[in-house]
Order: sequence, then C-alpha cells, then structure tokens
Amino acid sequence: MSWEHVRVRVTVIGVGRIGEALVAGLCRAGMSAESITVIGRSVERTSDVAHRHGVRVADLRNLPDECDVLVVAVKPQQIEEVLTDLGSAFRGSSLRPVVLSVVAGVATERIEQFLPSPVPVVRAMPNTPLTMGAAVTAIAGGAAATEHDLRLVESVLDSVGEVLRVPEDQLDAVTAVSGSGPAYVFLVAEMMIDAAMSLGLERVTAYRLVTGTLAGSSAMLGVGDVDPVALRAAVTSPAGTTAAALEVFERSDIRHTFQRALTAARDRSLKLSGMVRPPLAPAPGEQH
Ligand SMILES: NC(=O)C1=CN([C@@H]2O[C@H](COP(=O)(O)OP(=O)(O)OC[C@H]3O[C@@H](n4cnc5c(N)ncnc54)[C@H](O)[C@@H]3O)[C@@H](O)[C@H]2O)C=CC1
Ligand SMILES: O=C(O)[C@@H]1CCC=N1
Repeated sequence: MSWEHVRVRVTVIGVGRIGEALVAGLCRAGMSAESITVIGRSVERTSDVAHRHGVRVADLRNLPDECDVLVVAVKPQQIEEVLTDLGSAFRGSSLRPVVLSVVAGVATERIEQFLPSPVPVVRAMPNTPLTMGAAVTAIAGGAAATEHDLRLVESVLDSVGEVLRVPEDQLDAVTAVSGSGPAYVFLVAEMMIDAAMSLGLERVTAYRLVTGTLAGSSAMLGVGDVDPVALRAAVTSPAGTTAAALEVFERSDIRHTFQRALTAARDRSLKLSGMVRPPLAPAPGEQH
C-alpha cells in the first residue's frame, strides 16, 4: 500500500511496545504523520513517542475529530478502563471508526459490549517486526465488522507487513505462534551467542555470526513457498557437523519442548480473556 494518494486516519490508544512499533511502521511505510494520533496514559511517554515520530497527541476525553481506525494497544488488564472511557466518548460524538484491538485474549464480543452498537470491532494479532514493516498479522472481524471494515484494516496492516484472516477462535493459537514468536527467535539468538562464546569466540564475533546467520536464514524463509525441512536438509551433510548438532537437539526432546511452550502461550491467551470483567452497563431489565 502506498500512502501517497490515500488518507486513512489512525489513532493508537496505548503507545507501549506494540503501539509504538505500529506508529513507527506506519511512518516508515510513508503514512503522513498528520494522519496518526497517539493517546497514552503517561504524558511524558506519550509526548516522547509523538516527538520521536512527529505524530499528534489526543486523549480519551478529547478524541480527534477524524479517525478511521482506532487501535487499542493496552494490556489485557487495562482494556476495561479504556473501553469504558471509549464507550462514553463514542456516546457523546458521531465518531464511528473501526476499533482495532491488538490486545491478546480479549474477544471482539467482549469489546463490543462496552461500545454503542453498531461499532465495528476487528481483533488483530501483530508482532513487533511491525517496526521494520515486516510483521505478520492475523485478523478476525467482530459481529458488526463489514467486508469494507476488514479491507480498511487490511490496508493499514498491509503497509507494515503481511496480513491474513483467520476465524476468531484461532487467534489465541496465532498469539502463541506469531505474536510471541519473535521472542522465541531472540531467545535462540541469545543462546547461540552464549554457546559461541563458550567455544572461545569473542562476544562481538559471536554476535555478528549469530545475528547474520539468523537474518540470512530468515531471508531464505521469506522467499515465498519454501520448505524449512528442505532448507535444513541442504545444510546437513551426512555424518557432518550439522548432523552432530541436530542429534543433540532431537535427543533433548526439543520438539516436545516447543509443543509445550506454544501450548502454554495459547492457554495463557485463553486465560487472559477472563481478566476482563463483565461490562459496567446493566443488562436489559437489570436494576442499577
Ligand atoms: N509486545 C508485543 O510483542 C505484542 C503485544 N500485543 C498486545 O498489545 C498490547 C500491549 O502490549 P505492549 O505494547 O507489549 O504493552 P506495554 O505495557 O508496553 O504498553 C501498553 C501501553 O498502554 C498504556 N496505557 C495503559 N492504560 C492506558 C489508558 N487508560 N489510556 C491510554 N494508554 C494506556 C500504558 O501506559 C503503556 O504505554 C497487549 O494487550 C498485548 O497483548 C500484541 C502483539 C504483540
Ligand atoms: O506476551 C504477550 O502477552 C504479548 C502478546 C503477544 C506478544 N506479546
């Protein structure tokens, strides 16, 4: 997506790690800084982010007049407070952007309960390579989200990486795979650097060898439809050095460890949804 001739106004509520990564990625993709507004809790942090990227600042009681996509990027434990304020702000204005939540574990249905109907809600799970325009993001629309809303969201996320649609009940698994995934890769980098140093390499040499290897290998994986098993086989000479290392990995039950780790991440995402209490508004017929 080229932002040269298209104007989509994006507001990001919560400019922590993923919120700022999105702002950085959008600016890098050529979206005009004037189209981006940030809303944060800490005045200092928010103005730092705004200053770094040249974007605008607003607050929840004073939403920008124009906004097409309103991104919610706060922690699951913080979303209830934000949605309660957002619900009040929407009730007092005619603003009806698509609400795009990147919050792990919180269902669109839950989010919709805080907002006046029918606000379109889309849930997304991006990852931090957003910053480099190299994210992979899965999205799922809520009950009021139309094809047009999904395309609008896709146009924004497309400019900072790859986007795919999944059924919403798969988003917890997606979180375990690609949302948290960069951390697994960085852990591998950390462990390889430590192991390289234990073999006598200087830290700076170990760092360059490991980061270069991971970046080069990731670039090979990024070339369309490649098979990681075939790529691995091409490095593994019979009875050679790679085979010696891979035997150690297999004996340590690394596949099962990955299975358990991703299951734990998926289960945590499922559990996080329970952290949002029911909405404050009473159900129809209920007493105040
Ligand atoms: N960090 C990551 O790699 C990813 C995170 N996510 C999701 O993104 C969300 C944010 O995660 P992080 O950026 O890592 O957390 P973070 O803690 O770095 O950022 C959250 C930000 O929200 C702000 N905030 C809290 N309450 C607020 C309020 N009432 N109004 C405005 N701002 C408020 C905080 O001050 C903080 O700057 C989480 O729900 C997480 O599940 C999703 C994909 C990847
Ligand atoms: O660790 C977390 O809960 C968030 C969601 C995916 C990546 N970071």
